[in-house]
Amino acid sequence: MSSLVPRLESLAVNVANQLSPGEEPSRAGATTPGLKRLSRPLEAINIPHKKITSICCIGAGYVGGPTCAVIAQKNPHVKVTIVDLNAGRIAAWNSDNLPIYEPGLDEVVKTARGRNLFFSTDVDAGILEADLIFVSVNTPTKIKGIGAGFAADLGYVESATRKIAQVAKSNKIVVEKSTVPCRTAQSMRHILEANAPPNIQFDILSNPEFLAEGTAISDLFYPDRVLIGSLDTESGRSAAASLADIYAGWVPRDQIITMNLWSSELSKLAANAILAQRISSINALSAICEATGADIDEVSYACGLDSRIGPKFLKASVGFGGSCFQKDILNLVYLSESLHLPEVATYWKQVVEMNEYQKRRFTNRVISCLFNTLTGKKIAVFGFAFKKDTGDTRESPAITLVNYFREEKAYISIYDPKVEESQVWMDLTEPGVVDETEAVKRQVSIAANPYEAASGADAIVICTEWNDFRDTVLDYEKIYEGMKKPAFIFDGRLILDAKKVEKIGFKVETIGRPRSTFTQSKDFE
Ligand SMILES: NC(=O)c1ccc[n+]([C@@H]2O[C@H](COP(=O)([O-])OP(=O)(O)OC[C@H]3O[C@@H](n4cnc5c(N)ncnc54)[C@H](O)[C@@H]3O)[C@@H](O)[C@H]2O)c1
Ligand SMILES: O=c1ccn([C@@H]2O[C@H](COP(=O)(O)OP(=O)(O)O[C@H]3O[C@H](CO)[C@@H](O)[C@H](O)[C@H]3O)[C@@H](O)[C@H]2O)c(=O)[nH]1
Repeated sequence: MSSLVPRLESLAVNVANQLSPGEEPSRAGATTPGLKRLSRPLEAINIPHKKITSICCIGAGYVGGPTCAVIAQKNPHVKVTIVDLNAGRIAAWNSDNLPIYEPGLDEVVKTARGRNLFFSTDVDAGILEADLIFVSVNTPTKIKGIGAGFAADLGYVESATRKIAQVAKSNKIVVEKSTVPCRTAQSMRHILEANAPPNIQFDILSNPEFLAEGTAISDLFYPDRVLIGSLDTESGRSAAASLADIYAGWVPRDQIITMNLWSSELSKLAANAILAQRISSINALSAICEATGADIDEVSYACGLDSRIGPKFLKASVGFGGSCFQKDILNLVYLSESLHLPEVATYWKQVVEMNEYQKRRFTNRVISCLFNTLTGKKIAVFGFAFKKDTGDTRESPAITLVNYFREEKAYISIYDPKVEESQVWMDLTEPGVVDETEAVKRQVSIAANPYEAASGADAIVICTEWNDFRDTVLDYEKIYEGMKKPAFIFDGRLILDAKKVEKIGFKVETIGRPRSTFTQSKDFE
């Protein structure tokens, strides 16, 4: 594995080449005050750089779409073209029914689309015209070959890079927006330099994206930081300054941080690993709470009041999901193993293993509370998205839970306010397995609303924390009337006032809290 990922020692060579304070910049152009380097955090640097007038974003997904729509909205004099090979997705971006659901996204797109924001399948034209190109394509976990199950599949990044090399006729700033392993920029450079005409200069930047789904627009409007990694060469710094100008359209300069490329690439994986680690830590503690009588919400609250810990990302759950956390940690595990750091790899791997354990543990609790069998029982699954305020189901814990329930021969009725029915069938079937959808449909149905999902059910399992499922919004008395008795609710997201719902008659089981007195009785042992 060691040959696949360059050794850390070689990073030092690239880090060593720092700009000296009085160094004369060589390219004429605008100047950018306030660019920060970590090594000299308070130093303002004036760097001549090109003013960007045309941007192309390759990849119109959850990141490329919202990010470049906001860039266009905030920089009305810059033409932004978002391109994708997926014609259906581009058509949706050009319609009133955008391909992704994000609060606030419609308004941003409506302001800029047709003015300076364009969505197109013409990748070549987008590349030709742009001064700066974001590569915002998917980087899923490899499913085959060396590193399968851990390493990132960089095939999409490579093909986008090759396309840039093939089409470009003028100098380009190429920006890694996708989350990539450390030193991917170097591979991109090799591909560009080997395939493009020698008179074209490419500057490669790392500009990882930190938006979270469901809050993408507010995360983009008010980012904690914008990170720009560049080579510490004159042209690298100049390219970073050009990109910084774009963000300075709305982000305060002191929140635009520049650093070396490899630190920037690694910071993205590191941030996700640390966030996921907090969730796995609190979920591990939730198991102790259930066994002791402690309450995980109270433990989180007490810990979060410590200003060194802080309150965010300490909400116990049925497990974290989403397209990023697991993928990026596995990527970090692979990187660590490749660098001959097995202890480091094991440490991060445990974060993912704890997440799997949490989903299995919650399922076991459902089975045990439902008298040790789910055979023929109806389970209403509230929420299929991996978190609230998104229709995205990638790595959603609900998928794992539904599959476990199916193995136990339960009937499952799913309701989610934003997930498309076709997406549910895709998530519950293996690609290419003939007739599998029919088999799934014999056990799983999609409900039009939560009342329909719970009608005749033995239990409700809350998998996503949609506000729609709160006891202040839903009529749980009406739901209770329609269910089999005893009627159970398994709150995997700590969103219900358990006492209030218990008064209706429900048997409530909450993650991170001990079992209810009902299921603690001897009959359940
Ligand atoms: N989803 C998030 O919240 C999030 C946040 C931060 C970072 N990221 C990272 O951003 C990257 C993109 O994630 P996403 O969720 O937007 O993925 P996505 O799958 O939603 O979108 C990627 C898009 O790229 C297109 N594409 C792939 N190869 C292409 C090519 N050669 N030419 C043109 N289009 C091409 C695909 O058709 C797809 O529409 C990933 O590396 C991810 O880890 C994601
Ligand atoms: O206290 C918490 C916080 C989150 N979650 C779960 O963790 C998962 C991920 O949530 P979140 O991080 O809010 O959403 P993502 O869209 O996956 O965003 C993460 O992944 C993105 C992709 O890399 C990064 O850009 C973001 O900074 C990072 O937060 C979801 O299933 C959440 O329900 C919990 O269980 N408990």
